[in-house]
Amino acid sequence: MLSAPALASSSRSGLIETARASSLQRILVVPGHSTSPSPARFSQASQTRRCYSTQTDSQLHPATSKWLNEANQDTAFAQDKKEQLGLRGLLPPTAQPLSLQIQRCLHQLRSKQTPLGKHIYLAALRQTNTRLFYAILMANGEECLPLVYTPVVGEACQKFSKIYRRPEGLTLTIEDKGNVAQVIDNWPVPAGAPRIAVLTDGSRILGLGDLGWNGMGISIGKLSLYVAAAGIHPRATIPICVDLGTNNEENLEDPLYLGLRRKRASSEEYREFLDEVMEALHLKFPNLIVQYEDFSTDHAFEFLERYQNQYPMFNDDIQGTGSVVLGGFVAAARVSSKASGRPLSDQKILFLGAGSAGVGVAKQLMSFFKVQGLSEDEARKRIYLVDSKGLVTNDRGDKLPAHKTFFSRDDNNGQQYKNLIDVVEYVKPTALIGLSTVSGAFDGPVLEKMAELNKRPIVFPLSNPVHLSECTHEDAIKYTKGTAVFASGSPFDDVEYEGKRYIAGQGNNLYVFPGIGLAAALGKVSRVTEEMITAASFSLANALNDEERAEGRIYPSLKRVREVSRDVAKGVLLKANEQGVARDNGYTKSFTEEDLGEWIEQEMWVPSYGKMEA
Ligand SMILES: NC(=O)C1=CN([C@@H]2O[C@H](COP(=O)(O)OP(=O)(O)OC[C@H]3O[C@@H](n4cnc5c(N)ncnc54)[C@H](O)[C@@H]3O)[C@@H](O)[C@H]2O)C=CC1
Ligand SMILES: CC(=O)C(=O)O
Ligand SMILES: [Mg+2]
Repeated sequence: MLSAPALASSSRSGLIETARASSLQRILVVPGHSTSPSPARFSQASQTRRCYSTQTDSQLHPATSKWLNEANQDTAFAQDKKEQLGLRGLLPPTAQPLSLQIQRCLHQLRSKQTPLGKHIYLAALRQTNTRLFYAILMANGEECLPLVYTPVVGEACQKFSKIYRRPEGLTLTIEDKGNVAQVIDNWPVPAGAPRIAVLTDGSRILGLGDLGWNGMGISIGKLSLYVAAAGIHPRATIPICVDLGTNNEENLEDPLYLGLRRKRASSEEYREFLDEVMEALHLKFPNLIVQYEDFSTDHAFEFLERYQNQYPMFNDDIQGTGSVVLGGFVAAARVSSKASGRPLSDQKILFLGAGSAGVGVAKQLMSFFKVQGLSEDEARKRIYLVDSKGLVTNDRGDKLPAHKTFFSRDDNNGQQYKNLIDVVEYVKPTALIGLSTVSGAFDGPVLEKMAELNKRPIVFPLSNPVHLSECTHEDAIKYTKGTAVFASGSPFDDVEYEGKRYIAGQGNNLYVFPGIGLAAALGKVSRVTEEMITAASFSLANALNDEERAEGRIYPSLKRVREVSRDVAKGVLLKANEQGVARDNGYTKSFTEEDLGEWIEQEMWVPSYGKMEA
């Protein structure tokens, strides 16, 4: 086990932490978010249902400085606190509030030359001063989210072993099989505290393929969003990477690679191992919500089916993406159908990509048609899948994997369509959704054809990171002459076209997974049901306000992501309660629906140093 000095960073705050670790541990009471007390009517509920447990320094783990990062204030320590902690002389004489620290950090951040350099800077900040990191992320989301999350987290994962500095997550390797519970015991919090885990096996990180243990970066990135966007307390999060080896030769040959140096375990061994992981996690942390992230499609569906009725878990790529796209599609279809004068139920959706994300979204979009009064079969027929072999049909001549068969076509009269442009001409879709990882697949002819077929074509190139997007925002606007209703997986800049400004929507599960997880944690749900995922979609669709609609947005501004997460959480929590899966549903008995939103907001952690900020 690493000793405190071994964990020390060369940064100033790291030195201070190490030098003063024992005195901080003795003296500091780790601040919770309770600095602004809840109104009386919420206080009892808040005491009993927080997403995290309030701890004191006596519970700080000696082997990691993690929780000290939460206590750190760097230059904001007041004089009396400095005296108390023996920090006088070690910190500058002038104490400054969080707001000025943010300014200083932004100055430093902006001086970094590359996006990866900025990512490393922000990660170091998270590791040394948690509250400052989240304060920056929340106050400057549009600038910082792409650095912490997609697209830059993609490059950070590819180079994760090279840029690694400090432990931030829990690694469970196949070599721990039989002893997983003991390894989980090393996680430095008492039982019951963590509420949300993001668990990856590193096998399909964004569209970048098998990155092995380097996938840990995505678990950390997603959980940073849980904190920033939904106010989950940092300590209530566990980033997890299950390391089964990797088939990525580049990693295996890289002397700096930090994961297991072996090929991936067999599916059978994997299944047994993951059964043990899920059981051990659940025993140790009975209320833990586990978000499965970036599993390759072959395992993604299998494990969702295996665990979703047994544990509170969901798969972000299948369900989170399905939910966010349905939410945005509702708004996009209104624009497109209004322009065409055709009913919403006439929408016809063509997917490029039939993996976990494509099929997950296709399944979720069935609800869009069912709400319009279509039967299950009629809804299914409105959806077409294209994979690397062309339009997915029953008589294509290859054996389809189970996840594709539901949408496989039987109305193609023996005709097979291989190229996207041919499929577009045959299907005449109103919407084109890309989850294929094929950069530029929505090329000029495809986009022009979509514009020819539709007054307002829906164009969603959703593959991540940005360089794998099926088209750019600029191309979508240019080739459709400004008519495309557009959303992409990773952020794109606004575009000026013929004197008009177009805003790119971000169709990314970041709008829903934080709210789904928050609701699941607050309700201590026994399961995350499909209906809860659908409730998240409709809450997201309803969260779009008139001003945003007038600006041409189909997703709310990222500036309002906390409000959106609150609304999503509210919808999900109400559904969980209605379905009887919320084990803690006292609030709905005593609160009105409006109160519930207010209460959720009260439960959301806000980074603050407390007294000094008041
Ligand atoms: N925007 C968002 O919130 C999300 C985006 N994604 C993105 O979706 C992408 C796909 O993820 P998965 O479904 O898990 O991957 P996957 O690898 O399982 O699926 C890719 C699909 O694209 C198809 N494909 C590959 N090359 C093709 C070609 N040349 N022409 C037509 N189809 C082709 C494959 O046959 C497969 O069906 C990734 O880039 C991922 O980052 C995933 C989850 C959320
Ligand atoms: C956004 C996301 O979850 C993905 O690209 O995999
Ligand atoms: Mg993902």
